[in-house]
Amino acid sequence: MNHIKFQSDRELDLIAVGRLGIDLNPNEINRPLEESITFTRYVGGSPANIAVATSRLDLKTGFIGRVADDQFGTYITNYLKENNIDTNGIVVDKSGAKTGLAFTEVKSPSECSLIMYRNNAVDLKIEPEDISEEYIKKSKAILISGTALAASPSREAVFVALEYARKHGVVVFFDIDYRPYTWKSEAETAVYYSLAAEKSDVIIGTREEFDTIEHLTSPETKDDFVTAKHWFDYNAKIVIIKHGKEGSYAYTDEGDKVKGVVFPVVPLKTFGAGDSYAGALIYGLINDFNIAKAMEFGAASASIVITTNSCSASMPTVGQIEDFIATAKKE
Ligand SMILES: Nc1ncnc2c1ncn2[C@@H]1O[C@H](COP(=O)(O)OP(=O)(O)O)[C@@H](O)[C@H]1O
Ligand SMILES: O=C(O)C[C@@H](O)[C@H](O)C(=O)COP(=O)(O)O
Repeated sequence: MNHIKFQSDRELDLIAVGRLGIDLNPNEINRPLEESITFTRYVGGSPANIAVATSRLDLKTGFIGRVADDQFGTYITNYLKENNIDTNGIVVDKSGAKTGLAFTEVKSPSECSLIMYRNNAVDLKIEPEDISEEYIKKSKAILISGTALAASPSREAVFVALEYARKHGVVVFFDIDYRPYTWKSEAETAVYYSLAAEKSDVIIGTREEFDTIEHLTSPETKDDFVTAKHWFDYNAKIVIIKHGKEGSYAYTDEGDKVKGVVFPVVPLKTFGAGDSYAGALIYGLINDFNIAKAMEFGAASASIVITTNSCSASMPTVGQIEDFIATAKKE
C-alpha cells in the first residue's frame, strides 16, 4: 500500500511527455569515445526510456512528443508501437528539426558519459497545441521529464500538460532529468524546474539534480530531508533522492523516510540506471506496492540494465525483475 491516489477508471496507466531521441552506444567499450568505431542504435531520451520500461512491465503507456519527419522519426514511432506504447499523442514535426542524438562513452564501467547532439532538437518543438486534454484525462498518471522545460515551446507545453493533469486528478511524476548542455543559465534552470516541481506529486532526482533546481531558493541545501520538506510545502507526496550505487531514499509528506535497497552488480556501464529505476518505481506505485517494495523493483531494474550495453532495449519484464530479486536474496 502507498498513499498516492490513482484514479482507477482510466484507459491508460501512464503518459510520458517529452524527449524521444536516439542513443548511439559504442560496440568497442572500455576506451575513450574517439577510439570507438562502430555503434548500436537504440531509442533513447529519458522519458522514452521510462515509457519503454513501464510498457515492458505491462503498464498501459502512452506518449506525448514530437518526432522528426525523417527515417529516425519513423524508427522511433515504430519502436514505440512494437513495445505496445500508444502513439496517438505523437506529432510528426514539419519544421526540419532533427532527432536528438546521445553518443555514450564507456571508458570503463564506472567512467561513462554522454555527448549529446541537440541543435534544433525536435523534442523541444512540442507545442502547447500538441497537448490534448482529452488524452491526458484518460491516464492515471503522467511523467514529466525536466529537460523538456529547457526551451520554448516545449516549456509551455509541459505547463499545459501539468494544468490538465491537475485538473483531472492525474498523478504527476516529475523526473528531474537534468542535462546541463540544454540549459542557458543556472537561474533559468532553477526557476523552471521549481515551477514544475511545485505542481508534481512524485519528484525523482539525484542529489546533484536537486541541488541544481534549488539553486535559487536554498543554495546551501545538501540535506535530503530539507530538500524533501521544501517540496512537501507544495504538492509533493513522495520525494525520491537517488545516490548512485549507494542507493536511494524516499521521503513522504506523511513523515516517512525509506532507504532503498541496492543490488550490487559489476556494471557494464552506469547510464540507464535512472530511467530503469524510475520505470519500475512508477510500476510499483501504480500497482499499490508499498514504497520500499516499489524502490526495490526500481533498484533491481537498474541493476539489470546497467549490466547491458543499452537502456531502452534492456528494460526488464516483471518476471525478470522478480527472478533477479529472488536470486539476489538467495545469495
Ligand atoms: N553501480 C550500481 N550498482 C547497483 N545499483 C546501482 C548502481 N548505480 C545505480 N544503481 C541503482 O540505480 C538507482 C539510480 O541510479 P542513479 O545513478 O542514482 O541515477 P541516475 O542514473 O539518474 O544518475 C540507484 O538508486 C541504485 O538503486
Ligand atoms: O536522456 C537521454 O537523452 C540519454 C538517454 O537516452 C540515455 O539512455 C541515458 O543517458 C540514460 O541514462 P539514465 O538517465 O542514467 O537512465
